[in-house]
Amino acid sequence: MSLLSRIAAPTARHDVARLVAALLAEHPGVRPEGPEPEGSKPPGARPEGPARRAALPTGPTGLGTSAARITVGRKGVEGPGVPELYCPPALRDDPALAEEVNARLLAWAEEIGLYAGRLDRVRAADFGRLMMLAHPDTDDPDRLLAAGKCALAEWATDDYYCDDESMGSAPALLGAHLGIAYAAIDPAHPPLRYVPAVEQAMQDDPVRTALRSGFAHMARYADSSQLARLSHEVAVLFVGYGQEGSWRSQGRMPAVWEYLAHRQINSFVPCVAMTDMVGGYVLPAAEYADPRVRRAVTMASTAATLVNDLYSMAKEHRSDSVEFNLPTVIAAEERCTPREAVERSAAIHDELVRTFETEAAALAVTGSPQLRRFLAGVWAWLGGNRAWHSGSPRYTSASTPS
Ligand SMILES: CC(C)=CCC/C(C)=C(\C)COP(=O)(O)OP(=O)(O)O
Repeated sequence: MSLLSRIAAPTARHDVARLVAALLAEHPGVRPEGPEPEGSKPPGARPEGPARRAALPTGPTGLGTSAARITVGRKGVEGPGVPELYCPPALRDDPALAEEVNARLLAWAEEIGLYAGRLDRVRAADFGRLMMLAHPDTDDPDRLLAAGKCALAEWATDDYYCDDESMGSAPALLGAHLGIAYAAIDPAHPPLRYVPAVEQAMQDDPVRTALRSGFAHMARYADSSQLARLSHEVAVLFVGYGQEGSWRSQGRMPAVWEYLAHRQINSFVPCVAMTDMVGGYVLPAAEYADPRVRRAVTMASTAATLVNDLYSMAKEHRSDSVEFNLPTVIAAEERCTPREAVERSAAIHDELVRTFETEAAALAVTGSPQLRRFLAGVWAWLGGNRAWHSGSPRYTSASTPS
């Protein structure tokens, strides 16, 4: 079944989803607030013509409209081996936009030497398509590119340092690598005589270069509170990478609760956190930090990451190194068959998504317009993420990329 026909598949409506849609439809759109300096769009950036905008949930009338479309959960048809999941459909499919973002992302990776010798696999994985699907509230390829650079840099940190020995990862080096990589996003400020050494270290390693360059690009669209949020989320992600490295070096399988807590931090939170930056508005720091918002956002992000676990099982099975995913951890702890473990993992995913849906609906009632738009964006992110995983050759191809 094609991606488009899956998107168009009959949907299972949900009362809470309709409530959110109705609430959001009553509110006008949020005006862009994020800084966008003059000339920040590269030459050749695609114009935001009416025809392109029409399909997107942006602008004054867009918020209600998009929310009405995205607050529709469903048990969708999945790829081989992945059970039906409760997840919204992707809101749009714009292959031309995806292609443009992917091409620019590849040009950037080539320029900085990221994934040298493996760029065909990166091209095939189609992270440009992920950005197009997951951020339907902009059709600006440069904003999608900024988010794509950050995401690819974070993925590369995982591949180069954590779980791909063919790319040089080694558990003994992980902590040292992550510590230096952090300086790429939150610059080190040593006494003057050490500055050249730090600068050299940033340039010597493609992961560090990618992290620094991705953050610099996003800084064109984000204010300082949003950038601090992003740095924080990536620091937390690095804690998760370290946690996985510890299990790997000990040869230890975590408990299910421990793995789930891990998948909240070794997760797509840093991607989801860019939702307003890409959309062109600012979710106030106090609202992002509200524990109720954090709970909703992290539950959604964990669910999105479990989608990765489910779709990447085959790829991980083919890998030489020890791989961790929820079905494997459940099978070990609960002594069930792999199929049962997959079903139980899907049920956990669904519970997280339904809880997000319910709690986001409540938060939308009392929150700011920016929070409503952000929560709608998170919901859209879930749909785009699932659609991408179900079609990306990173997870479906027989000779799988790293
Ligand atoms: C883009 C981003 C924030 C990635 C960080 C976390 C990450 C690498 C994943 C959620 C993907 O998990 P995994 O390590 O299993 O990756 P692949 O399955 O190899 O794509």
